Amino acid sequence: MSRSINLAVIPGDGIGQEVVAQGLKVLSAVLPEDVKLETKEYDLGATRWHRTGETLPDAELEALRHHDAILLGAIGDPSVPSGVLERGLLLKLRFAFDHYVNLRPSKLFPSTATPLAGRPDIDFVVVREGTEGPYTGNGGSLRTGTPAEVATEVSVNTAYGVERVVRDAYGRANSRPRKKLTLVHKNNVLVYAGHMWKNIFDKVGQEYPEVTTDYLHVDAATIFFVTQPERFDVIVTDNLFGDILTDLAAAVTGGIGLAASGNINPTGEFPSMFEPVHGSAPDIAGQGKADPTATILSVALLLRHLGYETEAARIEDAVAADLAERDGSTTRTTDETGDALAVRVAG
Ligand SMILES: NC(=O)c1ccc[n+]([C@@H]2O[C@H](COP(=O)([O-])OP(=O)(O)OC[C@H]3O[C@@H](n4cnc5c(N)ncnc54)[C@H](O)[C@@H]3O)[C@@H](O)[C@H]2O)c1
Ligand SMILES: CC(C)[C@H](C(=O)O)[C@@H](O)C(=O)O
Ligand SMILES: [Mg+2]
Repeated sequence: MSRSINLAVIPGDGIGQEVVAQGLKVLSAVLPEDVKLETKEYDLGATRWHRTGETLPDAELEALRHHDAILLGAIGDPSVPSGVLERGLLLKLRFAFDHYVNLRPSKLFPSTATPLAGRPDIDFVVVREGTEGPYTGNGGSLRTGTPAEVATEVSVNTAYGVERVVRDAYGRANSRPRKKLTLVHKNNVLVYAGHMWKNIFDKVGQEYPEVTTDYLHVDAATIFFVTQPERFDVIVTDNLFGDILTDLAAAVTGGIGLAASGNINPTGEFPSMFEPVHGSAPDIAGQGKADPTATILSVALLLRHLGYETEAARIEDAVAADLAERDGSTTRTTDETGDALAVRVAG
């Protein structure tokens, strides 16, 4: 039976363009010959906005919906007012395609540099809620720009939205050897949302007697990410806490250039979207300095999501082997890292 992948590609802004090219290079190299890869690139991001004023028109949203998956580089540019592309393009996609599981694995590969002493064994996954919290845009400003301005940004948490992501996290914890799930929130202060999260977490936990659970306030969690990251297996948390924690997780596992993510629509009704955790990095864009590994590992998540487990594992093994041989004293270009990984996965 012939197989095919119909992939939407949104390179986006800054280093997004550079790293996506390497992700596609490795994807083409890893796929067996009987898998037909079709890609369609979407011109979305800062350049498009400057040209037409559009972020994500309905026609493109509709077209994107019919792909098997989406590979995205990064969105955001200093020439565009902050939030225009982030909300109008990236978050619009996550919301429209109901990406309620924002999956962000963190693994410290052997020999990768970490700022942590003692080289702890880090291998956890953050299940970040992807469609609610303070990200919904439920806010406003009164008397804008005056000394009497009032601004709100309301965190929206629905029992439906919390339960489905918590359930997903329990399922993931249950399928991992350590079977441990940590809820991170701030229910000592956010007593409405925090208590709802905790109540739902405890309720769903009764269906998973083999999963060990614990709870941490988000501020304490940042301590343990640095002092005891090995204590974590699966973490479930809200949209904003998950955003912040996963940049920290990247920093302790070799840097933001290695951190991959998947915006998953578990029901399969909409395409899931895979992207590095990092942004468009305007400070290094166009210099060939960006590490494409995060995007390449995101391609591995994409392949696993579509059922190509062998190919996903080949990419992860290639990254592990490549990291073991990377010489910290010489810096490779974005293209050279992509080439090296493409050769490894093909070989
Ligand atoms: N998913 C996304 O598209 C996404 C994610 C985060 C930020 N952003 C946007 O990106 C823009 C820049 O944001 P920021 O500076 O806060 O975060 P950033 O992740 O772009 O950059 C933070 C730091 O990490 C470095 N860095 C990032 N990716 C790297 C890579 N692959 N290799 C080497 N170094 C890398 C950058 O050079 C910078 O010093 C903003 O417009 C922001 O909104 C988009
Ligand atoms: C750019 C921004 C909207 C985005 C987020 O906050 O989710 C980014 O920081 C990320 O981590 O993917
Ligand atoms: Mg972020």
